[in-house]
Amino acid sequence: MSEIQYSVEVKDVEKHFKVYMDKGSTLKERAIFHNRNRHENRQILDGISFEIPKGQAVGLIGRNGCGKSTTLKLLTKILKPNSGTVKVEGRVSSLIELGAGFHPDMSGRENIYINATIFGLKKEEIDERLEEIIRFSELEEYIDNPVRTYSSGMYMRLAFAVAINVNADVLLIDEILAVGDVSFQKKCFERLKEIKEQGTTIVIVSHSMEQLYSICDRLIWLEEGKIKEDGSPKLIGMHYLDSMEDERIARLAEESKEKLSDERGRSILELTQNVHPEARRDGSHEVRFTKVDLYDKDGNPCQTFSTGDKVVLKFSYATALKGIAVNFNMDFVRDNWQYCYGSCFAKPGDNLPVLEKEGTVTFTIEKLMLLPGKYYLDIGINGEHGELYDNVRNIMQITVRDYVHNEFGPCTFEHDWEIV
Ligand SMILES: Nc1ncnc2c1ncn2[C@@H]1O[C@H](COP(=O)(O)OP(=O)(O)OP(=O)(O)O)[C@@H](O)[C@H]1O
Repeated sequence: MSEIQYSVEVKDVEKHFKVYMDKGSTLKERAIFHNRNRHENRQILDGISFEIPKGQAVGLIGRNGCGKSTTLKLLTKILKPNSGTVKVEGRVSSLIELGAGFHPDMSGRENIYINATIFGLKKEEIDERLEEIIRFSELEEYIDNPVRTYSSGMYMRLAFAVAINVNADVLLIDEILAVGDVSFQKKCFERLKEIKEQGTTIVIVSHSMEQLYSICDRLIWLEEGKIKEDGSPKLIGMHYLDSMEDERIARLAEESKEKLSDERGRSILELTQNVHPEARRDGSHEVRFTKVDLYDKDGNPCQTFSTGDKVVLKFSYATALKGIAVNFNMDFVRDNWQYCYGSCFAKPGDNLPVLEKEGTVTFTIEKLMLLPGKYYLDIGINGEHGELYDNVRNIMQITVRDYVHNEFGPCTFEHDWEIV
């Protein structure tokens, strides 16, 4: 069996930065704090290790400030680790800081030579590739103007055109595809795929999951200085997006605590943990909800699902009117207020359930047919003559995960396309 060849080997890497405290901005503060030299040592990477086999495309993901760019800079050797080792095999080309290595007073053409030399090309090699680099950048008209006259998009075109034309063994890219117009972005992306086909190892930082899914063989998720997960793009991407979504929902729940501070509001907050700030409650409350929750197929509380998932809605009720007959209902409304689905326990003509003093109702959706998007959940309890006992609109939001799909609108149907 042949041994795996690694292009990148990162072992037990730690990186911290000294962050200095502000001396103040007013004259008084500066006078008072002139001796202030306090700093904290901020640990950004806390002993990370990973290896990248030759030819693999790896995406680094994680929240802002988690150390993705720092990791790339360690791979380019712009930064050194405080401890641990970083090994990168072969010629490295990078697009990390826009226009880094460009000299503002020199022309685009001269900068191509300077930049490509930094990436290790000889003059003759650059001569050979010059036309291709200029053509790719689409800057023919401007190539002899000083780059200080370039827009940021033009800078990026030039930088990208050089970086991908130096026959690198390892290409490091930081969020660079976010710059430039859409058609150029598309072109860069197609070129990246070609480079990958040719066997170049790629490490890319991007917040665009779509880009990462289409180019990467693997994602590494950085969190709090550690590798939280490392594996197949779809799986790691889903876990990462779910965790971001959980945080968003928790932030909304915090907002709800402030926004729903009147008595009705507080009565909603008691029902469930992640109440949405838009929640509203009406009704006489002769029969009332006491608890509401959503669960996934394994019985775990959950608000993020995929189309086709099992969803379980459970709520508890209480009433002083033992023996009363009621109907329960639930609705999903999309976040653009499009009504999507509603269901009630009994249809007209059915006998309504007669309640105990308290109890629990479970509504099970075997296959959620909503397409990706955000949906509000409404729940209600009505009497047999239409009395409104309890009604909570927008009590919580559910997210149906986004994935690459070919269906649009709020819901899916079982379907087939056939061409004869
Ligand atoms: N030279 C430096 N000196 C001090 N702190 C730094 C330095 N470079 C980065 N940092 C800090 O290190 C942390 C990680 O930065 P880094 O740019 O690696 O994050 P990132 O994951 O790429 O974030 P983003 O998604 O916002 O681009 C940030 O808190 C940043 O402020």
